[in-house]
Amino acid sequence: MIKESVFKSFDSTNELESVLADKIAGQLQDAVDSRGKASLIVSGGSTPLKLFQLLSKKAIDWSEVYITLADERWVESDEKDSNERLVRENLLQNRAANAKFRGLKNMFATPEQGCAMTSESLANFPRPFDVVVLGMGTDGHTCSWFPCSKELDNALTSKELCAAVNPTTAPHPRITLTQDAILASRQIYLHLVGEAKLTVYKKALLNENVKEMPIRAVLAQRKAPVDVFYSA
Ligand SMILES: O=C1O[C@H](COP(=O)(O)O)[C@@H](O)[C@H](O)[C@H]1O
Repeated sequence: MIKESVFKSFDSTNELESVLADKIAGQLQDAVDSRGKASLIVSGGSTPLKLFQLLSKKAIDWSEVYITLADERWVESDEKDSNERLVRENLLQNRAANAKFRGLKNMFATPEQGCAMTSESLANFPRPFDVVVLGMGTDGHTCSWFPCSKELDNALTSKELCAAVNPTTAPHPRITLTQDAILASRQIYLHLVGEAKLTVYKKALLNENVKEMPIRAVLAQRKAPVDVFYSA
């Protein structure tokens, strides 16, 4: 039986993004106030664009906030498919311009070769992570835990921070934070927009096979609190 996540449904994406941006900003500032620094892990793809823009304007102590990605496509950071590019253009702007950002992509040719260096570059991030914002694909993947990939098992069982993934149903080799890394977090948000995502989310609650629905690795666990923010 899956533990119920907190599920919040909003009438509009605007309302969702506004509430979520406020929550994240509040939790990051609380972390800075109580521990001197904060960590924020964000996802890429199309869903979080507006959320990033709102968040970038929040008046918090961004210079003490460490930001990285839950996953990255192994492409140059100025290419259109780069999650880093999305973060640089939309989140690391305005007041958030002086946050401490580390991307996951490095100069190695493949994520397999680059993984160790990426893990090292995240070594000074405050752990447990303070806030993690995840997305979900319509195949049930979150981070780059793709059900189609032969590396899924490693991403879900490895005790390392990062893992390489080569999806067969999505473009680009990937680097992803592992399940172990993601679940060592004070707060996880799952940001879902659109009825297709709601259908997949409901399917994931019923399908006990995490290999078919990797999002279950986040939903069916008791280590980290998960709040689902949904709008059609
Ligand atoms: O490829 C990815 O997909 C998921 C979902 O993306 P969306 O475009 O449907 O929002 C995303 O969470 C992940 O970070 C990204 O690399």
